[in-house]
Amino acid sequence: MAGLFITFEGPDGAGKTTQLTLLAEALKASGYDVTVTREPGGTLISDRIRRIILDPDHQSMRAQTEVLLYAASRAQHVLEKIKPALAQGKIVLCDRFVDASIAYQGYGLGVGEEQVRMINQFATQGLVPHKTFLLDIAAEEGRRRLAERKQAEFKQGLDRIEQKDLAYHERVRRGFLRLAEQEDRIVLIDASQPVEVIHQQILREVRSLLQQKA
Ligand SMILES: Nc1ncnc2c1ncn2[C@@H]1O[C@H](COP(=O)(O)OP(=O)(O)O)[C@@H](O)[C@H]1O
Ligand SMILES: Cc1cn([C@H]2C[C@H](O)[C@@H](COP(=O)(O)OP(=O)(O)O)O2)c(=O)[nH]c1=O
Repeated sequence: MAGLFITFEGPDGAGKTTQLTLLAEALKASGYDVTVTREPGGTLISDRIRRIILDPDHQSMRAQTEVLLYAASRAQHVLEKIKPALAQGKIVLCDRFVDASIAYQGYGLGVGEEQVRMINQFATQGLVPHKTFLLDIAAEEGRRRLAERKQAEFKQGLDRIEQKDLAYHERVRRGFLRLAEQEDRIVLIDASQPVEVIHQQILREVRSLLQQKA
């Protein structure tokens, strides 16, 4: 398939949105056609599923339901937005993808990596990112940054996933680190570094990827 599919992963508050935005700006300034999107979300239907997943009133949601809702949101996103953009030769930058389900549901909730992989294989029709930037940060620091951001944006409260305890978020982080050990496409980044240092590291990787493709 033409196009380039790049995803950003990591615990909440690691700096994914910050880095994705900077990369999108840099690529657009160089003349590339860039599509920016995120999960859960990215299409009308996917965003509606997102609201159901993250609603703090839904404390009784079972792990199985959660896995399937993330996958359902993703299936719509892949078919309606990501694959068509890639087919048009665009660079698609996506905030979270299947790795997030493996880390959060597979490891965090304890559903298990294999089950989550299987369900997502169906949902994505086997679509795998060309490159994934894993922004690694201690769960506590991520949470601190998130609280800061929410305060700056005058947003109240944490969503249902953010409300989970620190032990859960540490399991998620360990899940991400295991994935980085297993898969060459994942670039592990120390997200405690300054924003600009991380941006330059990501830009170098993406430029070399674009050169390989050219
Ligand atoms: N490298 C960094 N160092 C310090 N603060 C950062 C860094 N990257 C992002 N932040 C800040 O942390 C908060 C969360 O960043 P954000 O990009 O929204 O994270 P995410 O999308 O991973 O949840 C924001 O207030 C952002 O300005
Ligand atoms: C895509 C995805 C997200 N999540 C979680 C991570 C986040 O806590 C939450 C919503 O993501 P989001 O609000 O986009 O997180 P952030 O503000 O850190 O960018 O959904 C999963 O548990 N599984 C998944 O497959």
